[in-house]
Amino acid sequence: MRVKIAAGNWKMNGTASALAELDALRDMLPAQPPQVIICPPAPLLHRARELSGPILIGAQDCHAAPSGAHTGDVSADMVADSGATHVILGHSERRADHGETDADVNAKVRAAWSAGLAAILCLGESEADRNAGKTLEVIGAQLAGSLPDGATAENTVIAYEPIWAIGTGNVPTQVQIVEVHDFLRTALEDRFGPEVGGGIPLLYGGSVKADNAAAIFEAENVDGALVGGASLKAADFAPIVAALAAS
Ligand SMILES: O=C[C@H](O)COP(=O)(O)O
Repeated sequence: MRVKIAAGNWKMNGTASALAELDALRDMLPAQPPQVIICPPAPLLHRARELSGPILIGAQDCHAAPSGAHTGDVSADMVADSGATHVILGHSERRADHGETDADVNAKVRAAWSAGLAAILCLGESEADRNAGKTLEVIGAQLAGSLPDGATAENTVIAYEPIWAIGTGNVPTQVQIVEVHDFLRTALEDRFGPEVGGGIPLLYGGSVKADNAAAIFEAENVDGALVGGASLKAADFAPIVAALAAS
């Protein structure tokens, strides 16, 4: 049985005072919680880990190199040293803001694995891709290019995040979510074999809220969610965690 994961991506939001939300979330977890991962901005990683208890901590990016002259960047070893266990890689906002290619993301995933981190690898089509009927082609190419050989259920989580659904309130239909997640499952099984490919968790991301989470979690190949805006407040995120626990 695959692990269920509720991951929160705080993006570039929150200073130290925001950690009160992490504290509050810990007290709001259901009795049998899924795996919960909060990914705060890098300066908060250490302090987040100190008070997160059973909640795992993830970073939002890492550099592909282990160290060196890369002003402003953070290595995978530094992320692991903070106590984090996961790192989001290939998010569409980084692909857009920083020009990250599939090859760049692939190198970052390998760096994350070398540091003992699990990668939360993000894939997603633009609205233009979808309107042109290219969704599966784009997702397939991103998966092939961004995910190195050596993926396992322990070191990799895949998050499908259609760019047009992020922060917009425009959630895909259940049919659209199922189509992409089933496609990803088949691609993973074809490449890594049924055991490994069948065990890698697949998350949906894009405007997940308390009122739509339960329906999204009904899909067989949706193993959880990567949540942006609704992860910032414990009162908004806790019902999503509860819906996943009940799914
Ligand atoms: O990483 C999270 C996603 O970009 C989703 O963000 P959102 O829940 O604010 O739409």
